[in-house]
Amino acid sequence: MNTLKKALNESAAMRWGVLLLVGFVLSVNYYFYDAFSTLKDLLRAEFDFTNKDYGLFVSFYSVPNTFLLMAVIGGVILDKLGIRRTGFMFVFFMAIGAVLTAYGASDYYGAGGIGYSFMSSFMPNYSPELKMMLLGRFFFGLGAETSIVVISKILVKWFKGKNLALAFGLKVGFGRLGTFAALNISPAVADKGANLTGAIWLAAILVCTGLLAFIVYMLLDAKLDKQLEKDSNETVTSKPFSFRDITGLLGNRAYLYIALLCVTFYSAVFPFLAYAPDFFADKFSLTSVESGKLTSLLPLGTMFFTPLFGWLIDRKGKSATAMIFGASTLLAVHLVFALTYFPPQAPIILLGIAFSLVPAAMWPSMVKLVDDSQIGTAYGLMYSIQNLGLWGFPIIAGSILDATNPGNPEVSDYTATILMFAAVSLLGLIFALLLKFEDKKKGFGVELPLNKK
Ligand SMILES: C[C@H](NC(=O)[C@@H](N)CCCCN)C(=O)O
Repeated sequence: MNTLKKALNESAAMRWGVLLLVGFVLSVNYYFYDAFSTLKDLLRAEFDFTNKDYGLFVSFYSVPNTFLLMAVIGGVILDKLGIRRTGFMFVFFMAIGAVLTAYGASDYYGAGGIGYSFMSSFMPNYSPELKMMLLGRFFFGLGAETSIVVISKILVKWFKGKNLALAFGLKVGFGRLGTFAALNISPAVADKGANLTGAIWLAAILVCTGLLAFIVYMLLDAKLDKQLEKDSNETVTSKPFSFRDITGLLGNRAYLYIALLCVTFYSAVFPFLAYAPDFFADKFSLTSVESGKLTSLLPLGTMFFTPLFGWLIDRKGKSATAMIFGASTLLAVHLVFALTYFPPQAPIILLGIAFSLVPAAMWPSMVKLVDDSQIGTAYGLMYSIQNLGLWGFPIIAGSILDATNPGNPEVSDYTATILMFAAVSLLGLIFALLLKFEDKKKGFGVELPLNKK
């Protein structure tokens, strides 16, 4: 390295500038993911979406990542091809998927535009609009998950040893900002259905601007590699991919426990959130606007709590303890929701703390468990495992809800459904405890401050 000239990642301004750029890419990703939850009723009115159609649309995000293992393949590709090529490819998939989804909902397509007659020619139980939107959601999910893996690797590249957990916390905060914006902007733009396609196109256009932001990042990444006087393969392993990379990760018990905590914890949060507005409305007799506002307190709180906890973990460590605390809080909150009529505001704030503690501690801890050259594969595998839960648990929750509320009444009893989420949280707590014991036994240093690695 040229010793007279500071490398770009040595400059704090550059590092935070990079975080802003990739944080924007993540915000638009989460915006598009969540933009449809407030449009559910309008999709039914405009395109005859049944609840099952809507559920299918939501879970199609996880199909490529779970059944085609795209997140893990994306992670492997990332470790082999590097950040720029892999990132561009997957953010591009994300943009294509978003545009295809919006196209499927457009008037032009509905009036027999390109692809309409083909989409009408098979599976007549599903509308051509739904099929085109599913195709879009598939590509969006395929690109979105791997692009989060790429962003994680970018943060490791720029921030390792320099406030990495704070950077990860802010990254998650950018994601939550996208969710919060989607919950508020999407219904306002849709204007009670008068401009439904406008709301979807806005979400798609935002994803396309995310692609532009990523291209700008690529220029900085190339410059950094040049300064480090290594070629573009700087962050790339030259070893050919072997399945042993995967089995090796799964054979590392600490990695396995963190991946199992990831799938159980997130399965008790994201799928719960898909039902939360309806649950609050039914249990506490709230209007849909009130229950929507109550639910959106969660991303709002986590936007601030996650970076704060990240900052603390950089300095004080205690990541495994933080994960245990977060998982126990999640369990307590679900038990309170299921078994009591305690006013929901306080538990939802506690849920915000749990939903900040675990992500703030879990994602950066990976640098303690695996080598940098395997970080993409490690995150990708974890995301594929996690997506199995994100795909399955909304369906399980809906089935329990149907079984315990025969006749589909207007007001549903959610007790059994929320107890199921409590049981999943309990599993998460067990894996968090196992992680701490394993770390103590093997001395990975998960409990040590990240800034001291
Ligand atoms: C960082 C973490 N993200 C994930 O776990 C993603 N695999 C799933 C995102 C699905 C909703 N956009 C998080 O958000 O805490």
